[in-house]
Amino acid sequence: MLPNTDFTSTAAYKYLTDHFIDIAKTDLKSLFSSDNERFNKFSFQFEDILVDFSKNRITDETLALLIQLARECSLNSAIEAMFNGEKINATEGRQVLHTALRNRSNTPVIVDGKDVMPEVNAVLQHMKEFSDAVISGAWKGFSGKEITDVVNIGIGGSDLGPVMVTEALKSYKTRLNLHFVSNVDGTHIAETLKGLNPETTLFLVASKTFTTQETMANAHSAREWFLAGGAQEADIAKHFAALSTNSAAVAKFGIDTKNMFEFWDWVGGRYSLWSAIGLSIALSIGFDNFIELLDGAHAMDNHFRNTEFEENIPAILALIGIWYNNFFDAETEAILPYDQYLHRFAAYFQQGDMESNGKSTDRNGNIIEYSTGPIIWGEPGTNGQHAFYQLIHQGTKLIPCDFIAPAQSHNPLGEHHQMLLSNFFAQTEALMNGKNYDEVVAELKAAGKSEAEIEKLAPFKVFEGNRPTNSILVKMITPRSLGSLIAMYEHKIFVQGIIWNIYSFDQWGVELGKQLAGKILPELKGNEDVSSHDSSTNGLINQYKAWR
Ligand SMILES: O=P(O)(O)OC[C@H]1O[C@H](O)[C@H](O)[C@@H](O)[C@@H]1O
Repeated sequence: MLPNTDFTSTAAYKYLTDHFIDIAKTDLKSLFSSDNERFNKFSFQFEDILVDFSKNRITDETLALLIQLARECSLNSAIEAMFNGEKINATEGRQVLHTALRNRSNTPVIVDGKDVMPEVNAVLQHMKEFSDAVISGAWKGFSGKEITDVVNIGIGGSDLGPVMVTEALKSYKTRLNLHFVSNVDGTHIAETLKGLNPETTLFLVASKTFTTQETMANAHSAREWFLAGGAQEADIAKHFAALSTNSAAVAKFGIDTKNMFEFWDWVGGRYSLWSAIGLSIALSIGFDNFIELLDGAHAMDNHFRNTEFEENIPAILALIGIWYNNFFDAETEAILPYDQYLHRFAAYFQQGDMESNGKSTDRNGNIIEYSTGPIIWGEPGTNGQHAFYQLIHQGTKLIPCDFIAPAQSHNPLGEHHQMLLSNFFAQTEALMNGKNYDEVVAELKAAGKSEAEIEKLAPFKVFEGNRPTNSILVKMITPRSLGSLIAMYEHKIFVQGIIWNIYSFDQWGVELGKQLAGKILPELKGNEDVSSHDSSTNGLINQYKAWR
């Protein structure tokens, strides 16, 4: 059972409310000038990852109170409940055990009285054999040719993780070309298939439920394309594999169950890249590298489970997030990777975080009166700098940002990496220090501006500063460090869900739209006007019918 505490009624929350009044008046610059040890105190190194959270609007006291908050909310017992396979996804009656998928120490993980590790290892073995055979070319298509292209068909958690990881680890690429089709918009699959040859293409139909409309529609279209390209029904076995928990639906679709890679309902969709859903990753970077990814996540799992909160990286990041979300009323968080390979990292955690903690009902079924999950967004630096950083620097909203960068580039091209990193370092410094009026005036004077010009221009050039950031410097983005990084964010999300007293592992909020789309689809078939909806929806549907 998960603890069940209203965090706003804890003693720590009360202290934090008072403490906030002081901190709101304090600026980061002075926190640094009054404490030479601040960086050493407020940064941790985990393997090849340095997490610097010193540029946050916190003091020793803030951290101590936040940790007290975590203790009052029984975070410890919640962590154990997850790792031990209790049914903490209560609204779906399921365990939450993505950690078992990467439990490289192989200690038993008991689900309903049975150790799941033998099954987990068996699927990994199956993934190894399959990916080795496809990569080596031993696996042949129906005309005897090697596979050259792999198309993963899936959406949400069955797409975003594999896309993000295969992009992030592109420099580890095998000879296979990976493609991802998610959108039900026919354009996605049509454009993807344009350059492909059915003889050398392998499809992975990735769906936990194997009922998702988008994925099934794309899988059927892929099958039609394949059969239209000269293949026979019997050839499907060589070109289609399924990654799913639903073996009955896989068999019904016509995929050979030998080509089915199983996972289980205790794996949440947005936490499934570690499971059979990761087959596209194994094909893309090789099975050994996939295991490295799991190893990295497992190392972070151990850190999270066994480290006191004072030094527990995911817990501290989560608590700082709560500090901004619930005391500063920050509504969003930006994830800003200074690494082109991580260009889908923010998109991945949009699902990870927003689908997990975008909830307004607490674990007692009551409507919540405090703020829960933040809006997650972001783009790679330096592109973001030339687009939306204006608002982060000078807008009216407080946007805590995570800056992520590798110290070593996989593509050390001239001075590119130093230029990139100079921006990474400069931005957090600029956000913290800002530029005050006097500094602006001095600068304008030095540039030869007249008094009148200075007076006119100066207010617009002031940067308030005091804008908080985390800096995550990774020695190099490798399968292992990436695994740790992803697990770090996963656990951050978990901690926040515990403190907000919500269920982080269901996603009922995506159902209503699906239901309504299911009702509307048949209404789109005929030519007659519809009148069963509100006037706006009727009007839109009828105009669509007139125009199509
Ligand atoms: O893997 P599937 O069963 O096809 O589900 C794909 C996705 O669709 C659902 O609507 C959920 O919102 C996601 O959590 C899930 O990852």
